[in-house]
Amino acid sequence: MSLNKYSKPTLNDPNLFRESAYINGEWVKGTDEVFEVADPASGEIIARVPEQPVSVVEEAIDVAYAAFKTYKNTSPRERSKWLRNMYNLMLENLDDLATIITLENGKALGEAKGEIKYAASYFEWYAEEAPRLYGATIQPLNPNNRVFTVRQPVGVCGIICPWNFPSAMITRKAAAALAVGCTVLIKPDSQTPLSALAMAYLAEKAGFPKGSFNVILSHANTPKLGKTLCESPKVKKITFTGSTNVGKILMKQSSLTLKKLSFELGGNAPFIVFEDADLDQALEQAMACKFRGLGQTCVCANRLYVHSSVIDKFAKLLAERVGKFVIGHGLDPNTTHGCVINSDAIEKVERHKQDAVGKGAKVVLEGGRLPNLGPNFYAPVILSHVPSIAIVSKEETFGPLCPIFSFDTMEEVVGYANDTEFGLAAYVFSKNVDTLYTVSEALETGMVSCNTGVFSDCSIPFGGVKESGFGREGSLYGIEDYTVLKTITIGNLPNSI
Ligand SMILES: NC(=O)c1ccc[n+]([C@@H]2O[C@H](COP(=O)([O-])OP(=O)(O)OC[C@H]3O[C@@H](n4cnc5c(N)ncnc54)[C@H](O)[C@@H]3O)[C@@H](O)[C@H]2O)c1
Ligand SMILES: O=CCCC(=O)O
Repeated sequence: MSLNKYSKPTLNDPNLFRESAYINGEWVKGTDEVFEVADPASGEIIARVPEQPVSVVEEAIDVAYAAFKTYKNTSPRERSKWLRNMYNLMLENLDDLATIITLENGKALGEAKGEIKYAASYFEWYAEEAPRLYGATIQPLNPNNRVFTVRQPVGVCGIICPWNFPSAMITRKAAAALAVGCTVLIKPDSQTPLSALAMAYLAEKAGFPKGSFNVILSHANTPKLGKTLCESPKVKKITFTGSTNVGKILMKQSSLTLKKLSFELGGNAPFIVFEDADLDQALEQAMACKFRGLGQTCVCANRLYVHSSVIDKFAKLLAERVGKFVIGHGLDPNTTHGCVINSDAIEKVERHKQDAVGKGAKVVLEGGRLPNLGPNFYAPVILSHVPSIAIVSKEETFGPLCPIFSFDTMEEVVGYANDTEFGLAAYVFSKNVDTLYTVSEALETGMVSCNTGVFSDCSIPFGGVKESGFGREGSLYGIEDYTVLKTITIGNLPNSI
């Protein structure tokens, strides 16, 4: 039990605020065991939700497995209609859904509204893709055979998501899975389960059949629950967004049943500014990219590489602009940037900062803790001339630390950028198309963004290479990850006439 005040959020539709799991179209309270959800900005407890034991998760798997038998046979048009309803409902409830995100995650309300629009866009996109799942006809060597392929839903999908985008990380998986005829079991992060539950309420209104959309909850039981999902032969796919370490655990556990997997894992994005870049544009985009979610975004720039001829000017101007951020409670209309998720996030920022400064980095913007606002508030830090041996060149900070490194040549900077086990996103700024093209091709990442720091969009294939994971979400490719390709041969046909 927490001694903190327990205050529920005030919403236009109070039904969106749920403190139960959602299984087979029912709100499930479960046993007396609960865990608390706190507003990271104030520390106030905003919800108490059930800590579900393995037995309940096994029941939920059975439910999703049974539901799959009928859901897979619903028509693509029906599924498209439910997905479209979901898109409309999310936008109709934009303010409430964004308030829930801000309260459980701490991001500013403006950012939270942006996340809801982004999250909803996956339902719209896959409402349009659902009726457009194509196979191929193939001419085999045997002239009396005919061959064609069909894409079929893989089956029950376990969806495990992080706290940094409590809505969008769920929708870009669930929308594609539901579009193709899979049923889903969603396990949100225990710090941010309320957005998932609000979506379950809307999924019911949107018309999704019972058992097709389920949300299960756990905090302390998470490793056991994850193992149950990974090892169950009834779950055919695990789709996970989170840290590389947890991804490796899930992959090992899933090997017992040889599950289909797609993993969106950690990043270490380089943001490269060449000497011929439009500096003003690069500065604006660096701010948007580095400080999205206060640095807690997998595709945030983790390391800025700025050409030695412009690094000092760039660092000074960036510090002036970032110094104008208004940090506060996410629901305060003046706030531009909220708080971080917890004290571990701050400790990592400080560890990376001290390491870099100890190795010779120059402090351009001091930043630091903001105890008057609360223990999870932190003003951004900017460092320049960071040496390549600093930990931050290799490890993802996932917080408001902006380290700027210097470089001289294209070959040198591509070498630095690729010298990491991660490979999610990279950014390149230059006015020269040869530079953009050559560097984009040489970067070992799943996504490269040129002259813009914000590229996420439901229409693009989102995903990484190396230890940032595999599989693609969003776009026309995202749906394939939830299907299996079946080859059908019709043999012994009469000779052609
Ligand atoms: N590539 C992407 O698209 C993307 C997007 C968002 C976040 N991320 C990455 O996620 C990380 C930050 O998120 P995090 O710290 O919450 O990650 P995390 O791996 O700790 O947690 C992610 C999810 O996994 C669950 N989990 C933790 N241990 C588990 C276990 N043993 N079995 C089953 N589930 C388990 C958590 O409860 C949560 O729901 C960063 O590395 C970030 O880059 C990647
Ligand atoms: O944090 C990771 C996902 C962010 C995005 O989709 O742009």
